[in-house]
Amino acid sequence: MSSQNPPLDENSKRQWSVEDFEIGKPLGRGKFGRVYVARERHSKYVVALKIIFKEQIKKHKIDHQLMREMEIQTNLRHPNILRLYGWFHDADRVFLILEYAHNGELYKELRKRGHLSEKHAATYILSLTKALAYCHEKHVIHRDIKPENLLLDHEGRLKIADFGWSVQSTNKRHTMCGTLDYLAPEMVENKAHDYTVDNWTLGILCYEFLYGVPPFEAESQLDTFKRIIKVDLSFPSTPSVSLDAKNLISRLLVKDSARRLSLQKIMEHPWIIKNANPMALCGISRHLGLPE
Ligand SMILES: CCc1cccc(CC)c1NC(=O)n1cc2c(c1)/C(=N\C(=O)c1ccc(N3CCN(C)CC3)cc1)N=N2
Repeated sequence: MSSQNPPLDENSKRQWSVEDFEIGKPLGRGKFGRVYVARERHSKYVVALKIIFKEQIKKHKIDHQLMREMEIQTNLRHPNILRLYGWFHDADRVFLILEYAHNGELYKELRKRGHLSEKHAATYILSLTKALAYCHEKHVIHRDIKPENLLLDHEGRLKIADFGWSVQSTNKRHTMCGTLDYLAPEMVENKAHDYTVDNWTLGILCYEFLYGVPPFEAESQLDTFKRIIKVDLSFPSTPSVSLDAKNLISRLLVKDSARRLSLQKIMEHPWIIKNANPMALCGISRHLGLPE
């Protein structure tokens, strides 16, 4: 698969159609449509084809939201953000040509392993932090980051895959539709929020990577809501987690959004410096024989 300048690059400005692709197995399905592995016939380039039914778009009135998200996604270019190469439509469907992440969903790896090592967790948090810093530079916030929206490419590199609109595939955790676990206090209290909500979410994800569950998980949404606004944070004694990791989490899960650690400070935090694999960003870790 030629990686340099993929033929799908929109510079070719060509009009794609479904005949250009051999469609393979479904990767997941949701309310609005499905995602399939697909291969562009001429270049043999493997992609993920997200197919959304127009009548579903009309029914759920998501056309503006979908267009805005596609506009954003097309212009984001970062090693840790899943590419949207282009899109096309036919009489009754809209097709999104997405980068294919060969190793699937990060949350399945998290469920399988129970929790991640500090090196894996720190590497993913660093990748997410750099992707978010890039998004904030482009004035894109609140990427609705949760494990269900994170994918892994063939080199185990993290890719943020969400469009901010939900194709809630049924094989995801049912608590996902509407879960509060990842939302900052100002979000759940419906107050004005700014890009520091993403800093809060990084704290949630860091905790979940290391302990296997989000910090404010509770039986009911109401209990989760109460724990979030109280910042009712506690660290279980097992698995054993370093003080540095707990320090970073405690400096992100702060109610006053102005006091949360900045993205730049996260990148310079001792736990990140000590544990993150810096090569994971450009995905040459495997070739250099660095620990995965
Ligand atoms: C499923 C549709 C959906 C609904 C809601 C949100 C999202 C974004 C994550 C998505 N996915 C989406 O847009 N996706 C865009 C994508 C995409 C999903 C994807 N890959 C996979 O889904 C995938 C899953 C399992 C996989 N395995 C290979 C190794 N095996 C051992 C295990 C399985 C390999 C690839 N690549 N681009």
